[in-house]
Amino acid sequence: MISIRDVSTVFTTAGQTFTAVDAVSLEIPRGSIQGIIGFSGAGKSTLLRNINLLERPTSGSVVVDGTDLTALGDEDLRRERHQIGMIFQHFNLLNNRTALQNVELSLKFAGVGKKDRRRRAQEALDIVDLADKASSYPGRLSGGQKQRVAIARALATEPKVLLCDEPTSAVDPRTTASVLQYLSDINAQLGITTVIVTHEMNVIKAVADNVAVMEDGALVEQFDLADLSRPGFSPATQIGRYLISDDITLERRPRVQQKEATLV
Ligand SMILES: Nc1ncnc2c1ncn2[C@@H]1O[C@H](COP(=O)(O)OP(=O)(O)OP(=O)(O)O)[C@@H](O)[C@H]1O
Repeated sequence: MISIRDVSTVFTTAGQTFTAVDAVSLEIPRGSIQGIIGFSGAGKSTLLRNINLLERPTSGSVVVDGTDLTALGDEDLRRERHQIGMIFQHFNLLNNRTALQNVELSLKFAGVGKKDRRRRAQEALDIVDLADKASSYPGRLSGGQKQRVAIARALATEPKVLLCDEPTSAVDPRTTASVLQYLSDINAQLGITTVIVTHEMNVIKAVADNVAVMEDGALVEQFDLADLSRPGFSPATQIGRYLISDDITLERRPRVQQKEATLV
């Protein structure tokens, strides 16, 4: 469970203050996929980065499975962050390292010994069906393959939360479906609580259980995706209503109980 409690993030630039996230409270159930949508500049990415304190909120708290991250000192926060994987629109891979080395690096930062690093990195690449690309450099991989390496890198430390910032914005529609299928399967099989920020409505419709709509830094609407098929239900916001068109069809797998879920 992720509890975002009254979180605000205020940026100060050249003496001017700007509230990017405005008193947002949101409860994200353990093992669910939470979508966050909104127009450009609504504060989605900032809120996502607030969850792992990549962007420390100006006020409010973020509690992940009972641990208040905002109350931790640097050392404890570093340790907790290994429980929270993140993937980005532009993959953020190191181009001078192979796929395997990219994944190994996150394990190194998490303090995993050299021998286990290699094995766990290989297993993580296996989950995204890229074992055969272990020795390829990112320059030799397609966009979808790069994002799958990034997913493997995020998964290798066995996180309980996966944060996804526009995970499919830089890939074509067919690759989008494949990346989403991996995210959906991983969520179903490993029970990882997943938060996806996107401006692509079809992404939310394909994978999310719940959706939160942001406008001007504030959370203005929340509903379950299942509500969309309820007779008479219509989202209150314009962006919420955009969800009623466009589709990607995925094979959604039934969830395993989280306590039974293991990665490696
Ligand atoms: N480090 C920063 N310093 C100053 N302003 C910032 C900073 N980061 C974000 N902002 C501003 O905060 C607002 C929200 O940005 P954010 O990236 O969270 O929005 P978003 O909803 O993710 O937008 P997009 O969909 O375009 O990525 C924007 O107006 C942005 O310019």
